[in-house]
Amino acid sequence: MAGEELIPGETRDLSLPSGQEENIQVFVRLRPLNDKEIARNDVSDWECINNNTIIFKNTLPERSMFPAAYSFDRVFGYDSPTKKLYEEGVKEVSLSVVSGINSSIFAYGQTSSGKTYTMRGITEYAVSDIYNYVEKHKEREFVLKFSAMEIYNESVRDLLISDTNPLRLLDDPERGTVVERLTEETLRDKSHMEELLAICEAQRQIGETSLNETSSRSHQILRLTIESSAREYIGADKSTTLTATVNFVDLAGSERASQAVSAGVRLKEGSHINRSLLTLGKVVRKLSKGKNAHIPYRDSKLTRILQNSLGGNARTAIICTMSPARSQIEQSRNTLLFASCAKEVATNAQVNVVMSDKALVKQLQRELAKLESEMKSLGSTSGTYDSTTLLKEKELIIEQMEKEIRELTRQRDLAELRMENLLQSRLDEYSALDSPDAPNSLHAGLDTCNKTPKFQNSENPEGDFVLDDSAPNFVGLDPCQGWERLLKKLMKNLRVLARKLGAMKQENQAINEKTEGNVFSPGPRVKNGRLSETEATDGNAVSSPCEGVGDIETEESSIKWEEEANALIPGPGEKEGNLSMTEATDEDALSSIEVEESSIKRETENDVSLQGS
Ligand SMILES: Nc1ncnc2c1ncn2[C@@H]1O[C@H](COP(=O)(O)OP(=O)(O)OP(=O)(O)O)[C@@H](O)[C@H]1O
Repeated sequence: MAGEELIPGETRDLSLPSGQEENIQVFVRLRPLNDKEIARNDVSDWECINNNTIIFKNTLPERSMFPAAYSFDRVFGYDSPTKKLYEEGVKEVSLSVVSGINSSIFAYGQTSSGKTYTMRGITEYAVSDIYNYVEKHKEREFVLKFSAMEIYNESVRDLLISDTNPLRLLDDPERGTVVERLTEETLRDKSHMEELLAICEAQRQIGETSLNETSSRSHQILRLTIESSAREYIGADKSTTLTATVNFVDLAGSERASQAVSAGVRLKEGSHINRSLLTLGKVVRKLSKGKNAHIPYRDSKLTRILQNSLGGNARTAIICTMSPARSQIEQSRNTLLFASCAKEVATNAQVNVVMSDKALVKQLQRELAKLESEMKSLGSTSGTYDSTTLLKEKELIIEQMEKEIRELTRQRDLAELRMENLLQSRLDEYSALDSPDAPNSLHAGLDTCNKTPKFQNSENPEGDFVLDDSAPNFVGLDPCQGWERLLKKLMKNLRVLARKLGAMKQENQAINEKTEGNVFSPGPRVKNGRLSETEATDGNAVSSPCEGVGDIETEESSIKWEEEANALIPGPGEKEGNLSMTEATDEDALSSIEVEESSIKRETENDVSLQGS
């Protein structure tokens, strides 16, 4: 068989693109000028210049607004036989059906452009190749079923029986749109299929128009379903069946009523044909822009029945047939416009595997187990990740707070020192009042107290004075009062900070304990319950913080900080020197937090060492 190499082997079949997007393949076929066209001296305006491009040869100025060249998967000139179009074009898509992949071959084009002529040949070659494949694959059991319908004046008709009653369309949740009571013949052999094809041809609505003596007045859909199972496993637990359908769709031709000189029945047919082709064009146009928009499949029976072939679970090829005649230029351009949109449409073909009940149960059990284990591992991974990240963030804050406490402690010590010095100098001045040059000494002492600061931050007047040897500008206050207030504030900040630190360390311990349950091996990067500076900035250092020693030390260091902070601060109502200290209220705590934040910010901005002051 010529197509043998193109039909994938049994093993490869199952690994064919499952759920993979693929654009509709579009082919253009140009027929030769027909007798009528030649008789009226029509000229051929189109030419296939290579395998992919068709050009409009006429260079009349009024035609320049249209593109002169169009490219597709393949183009076939007037001298290309149908066999070539089949072999080099649609064969691969049509034979996907033997591998369990749905496929559809459409012929689209204006009336008399060669659709029926083309589809007849394509169907014949494909059926022949399918039977050859079946013959060569004795290890599988094949069941072929055939059905055929036409959509005539928007009614669906069974082409395998003489009953002309219209068939209803039903929506099946699994199979999509289903034609109710459509005959499905199980094929005995190839000749049986050929007989049925002949019946369809005889049943199809044909009418004579001025453009085509035997114009197809309906859309015809020939449907071949192929099921296959490996003989070895038939009846066994492992038994699975591949099942897919190939549609051969010969659309009715678009026509202009004036050109087709239509009247009466033909006019009515023409309007139905044009309307459903219009919907097909709309569906294809919308699909070509993406599947997010509403796709009006339900606006015609044709698009409803072929929904899967248009953007669904199928591989699709469209053959656009064209007359080369200048008189048909408008229709030919419309065909090429449709073809250009169609090539942008993607479908999503899958291998359709039907399992035996036993195999299905086993498969479902396997999938369930897999999902359960995935969920478990996902749960533990995300839990570990979240708590580790949280822990890392909190550790950084703790480090920052510890730094801030050290900073505040130094500021407090310095402020105390400066105040002691100030008080001492005042005592000295008072004791010097007895001396003969008392007034001068007093002035000198007061000058020292009120010395203008060398550095003053207007937004934060007390902010940086401790960093130099100047006196701060305590606006409206006696310097001693100013120092007293400042010391109070520093101590309050220290106390709030120490409390927050303790709370944060407790939270971290709780996270550690929670994480411990999820992590099997403690990460080596965590020391003493805290990430080291380099580790903390290492984005990859997400490891387990669960080390017993670290937990204890965290707790201990937290208690230590709290004790230290409390030692710095006199209790409620206690007096320390002349500073009256009270417990910080919630409001105080809030303002302290603000102070803390601005302090941290300040520290980042000015990395100033107190050692030098
Ligand atoms: N590639 C071709 N080579 C030779 N003859 C062709 C070719 N294509 C079509 N023809 C002839 O042109 C005529 C019209 O073709 P056909 O009936 O297939 O057109 P159609 O597109 O199906 O028209 P309609 O939409 O009206 O049914 C037929 O006589 C057919 O034999």
